[in-house]
Amino acid sequence: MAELLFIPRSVEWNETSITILNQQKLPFQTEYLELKELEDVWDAIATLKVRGAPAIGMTAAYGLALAAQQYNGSIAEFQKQLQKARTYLASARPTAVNLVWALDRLVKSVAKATSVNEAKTTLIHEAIRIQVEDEDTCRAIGEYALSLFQEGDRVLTICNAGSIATARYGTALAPFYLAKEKGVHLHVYASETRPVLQGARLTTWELMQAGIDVTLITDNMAAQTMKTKHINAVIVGADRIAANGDTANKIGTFGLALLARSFGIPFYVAAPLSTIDLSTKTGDDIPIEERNPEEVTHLAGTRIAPEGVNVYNPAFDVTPNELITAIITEKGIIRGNYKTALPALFKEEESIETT
Ligand SMILES: CSC[C@H]1O[C@H](OP(=O)(O)O)[C@H](O)[C@@H]1O
Repeated sequence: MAELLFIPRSVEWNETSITILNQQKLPFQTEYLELKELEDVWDAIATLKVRGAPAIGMTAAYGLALAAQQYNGSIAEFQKQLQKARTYLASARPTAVNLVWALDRLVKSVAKATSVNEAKTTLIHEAIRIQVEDEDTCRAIGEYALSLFQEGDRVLTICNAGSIATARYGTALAPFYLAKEKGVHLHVYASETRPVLQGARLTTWELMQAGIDVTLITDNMAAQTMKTKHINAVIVGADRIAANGDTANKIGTFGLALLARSFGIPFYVAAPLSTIDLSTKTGDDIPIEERNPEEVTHLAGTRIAPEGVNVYNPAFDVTPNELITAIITEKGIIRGNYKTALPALFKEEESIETT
């Protein structure tokens, strides 16, 4: 049995507050924040103190459940206050569908509640279920993803789709944790991921803590790395997968998919069903968050560009489905034909073919 791995968690429910690992302080400070108010939860999500599609969903769910403990009056008035809080939290970030998925799952869980006390308890239980399910989901994604790799493979990734972006294990990083558990040696190349540096700050930190081989590169080194380091595959996370398989993920992902295609390298998306949004028909319909220009004009608080320069700062881009070799979910590996295969995942059938 391999030694116990350090696999960090990002969110914890404490009955009267939520504890999050402040991802803006990593890797040099491990700071935990206690969130008690709805506004604190909104701010934590909007300012990426907690980030990563599943982690955002879990935190928002706990935030809604926590706020609802204060709501009183009739069940009708309770539902009205709940909807208002749901809409407020959903406004924190637009792209990761897990945010609204988790909030709507909680609202639906109490749609038929007959008493306020019953509703308050149900919301807490549903939020906990989301976190518990996500850990199992991520491990399953890791098992399927690991089946695509072999001893000695070199795999490139971008951003942080790791344990701290989910309940545990991560999505794109999950196979690396499982490989370590099973004694399989894989080497990860982590792209730094300007401007917020999730790769340089978070992915390297996570993997080094677990004793997993990782090499940091800057985003503009990806082509040279694929060419000279014999990269065997690219694996990335997702923030929203449209019904046709077009996938929104961290800015820079689309470029990696184009490079992978030109180098003949498989390009994998690892994501839970909660990131697949069948109501979004294609990637053109995915809202792309544009963030504060200072993320680009400043580095670690120091200005690196002239005052007043124009800035374009999309936090995500969309990889067209035809560039995606396979989408790895907790129900199995899907290779193409996404428009048909993705809806089939939501039927109560057995896991799909994984070869
Ligand atoms: C499993 S995390 C998915 C996704 O979320 C990250 O975005 P952000 O850091 O802005 O929250 C990144 O796109 C990850 O791939």
